[in-house]
Amino acid sequence: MKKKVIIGLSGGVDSSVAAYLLLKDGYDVEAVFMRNWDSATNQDLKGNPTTFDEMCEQEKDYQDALEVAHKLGIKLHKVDFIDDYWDRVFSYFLSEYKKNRTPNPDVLCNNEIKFKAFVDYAQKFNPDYIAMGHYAQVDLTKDYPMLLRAFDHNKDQTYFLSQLKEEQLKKVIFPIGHLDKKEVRKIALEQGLATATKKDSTGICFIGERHFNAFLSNYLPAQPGQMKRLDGTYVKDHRGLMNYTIGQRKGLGIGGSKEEIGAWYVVGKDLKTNTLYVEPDFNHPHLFSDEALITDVIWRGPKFDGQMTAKFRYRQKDNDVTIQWVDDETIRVFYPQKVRAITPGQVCAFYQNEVCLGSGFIQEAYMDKKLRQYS
Ligand SMILES: Nc1ncnc2c1ncn2[C@@H]1O[C@H](COP(=O)(O)OP(=O)(O)OP(=O)(O)O)[C@@H](O)[C@H]1O
Repeated sequence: MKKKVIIGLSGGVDSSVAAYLLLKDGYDVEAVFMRNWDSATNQDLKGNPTTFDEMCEQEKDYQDALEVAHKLGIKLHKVDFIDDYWDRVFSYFLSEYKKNRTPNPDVLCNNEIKFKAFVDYAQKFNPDYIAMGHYAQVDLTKDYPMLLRAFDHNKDQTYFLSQLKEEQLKKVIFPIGHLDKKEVRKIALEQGLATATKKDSTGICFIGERHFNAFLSNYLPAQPGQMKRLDGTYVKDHRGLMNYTIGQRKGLGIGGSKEEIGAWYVVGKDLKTNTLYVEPDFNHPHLFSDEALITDVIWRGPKFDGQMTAKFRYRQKDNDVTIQWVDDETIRVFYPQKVRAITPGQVCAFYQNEVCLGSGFIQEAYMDKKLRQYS
């Protein structure tokens, strides 16, 4: 009897090729397309329609997914997780922004939607496995499911999957995790899949990158304040602290000449006085820390203190770190070489060589044992 797999088909090239590879490997495959954001009822807090309906291309994606499913001869089911997404991902996203932290909704989307709501829904088809087109690998042959980096390190998505618990990974297949993106596109072209040349999706689905601040202002009222240098010199007004992230250069509207000389960077936020601190120095000492507190840690396999590597944000190179467990869900992480712009609210993912051991959320960063001021 063929093993049954339910795959998340997004209308992108990666999951299209993943579905094809599963069929090639002899699985009985059915696909599910999910809608997480209702662009038709995009509303702000007062119930007024927002102006971002055009940003969500979900309907087009669904048509692409249908075309791929048709070509591969597999069934495609459609399901809405709009309420779950709102309750479990978007409200967290807003509440983090309210606290002036910089959340990562993609991590939560994996935990709460793709590997929870989706998996629960898929149970009605009695699957042996769940598959996704993520760039990651899972080793199910060990005592516990191990999450491994993708073969294509440049596309690796383990950072976003790092909060998955062992039981969430137990029956998961990532069919393209051992391929690089070029090969994936090549297979898609060879198989004549409609998504073969489709652009990769970027940014957060419900926003898109361009109108981020304007999008946010639909949900959270802006609270303008003053932009100052650390010595207290007034620079100009800011649009609201939540629109800025530590280390950010773009969008300040000061300096920022093309040659990078004279560019200004966010070096701190003071919530009490609603002040944004900026300095014209990419490597300003105020941006650096050598220790951080990580909470709500999810860990796979045995817990241990010691050396490993960590990423404090997606696409960052691995940093050498030493960790010390404080309690079952809290870690202190040390990096005497110092790291720039560690941002509260972001995920810190831990690695030992190719294995992603787990991750948690950055609460605070310290320098020389002192809490980083205005972080
Ligand atoms: N709307 C959706 N419906 C079903 N599955 C989805 C959907 N969005 C994402 N997924 C699943 O999650 C995987 C990773 O999603 P991500 O948003 O990172 O897309 P991606 O890497 O651009 O992949 P793709 O090219 O397949 O869109 C997808 O490959 C797919 O398996």
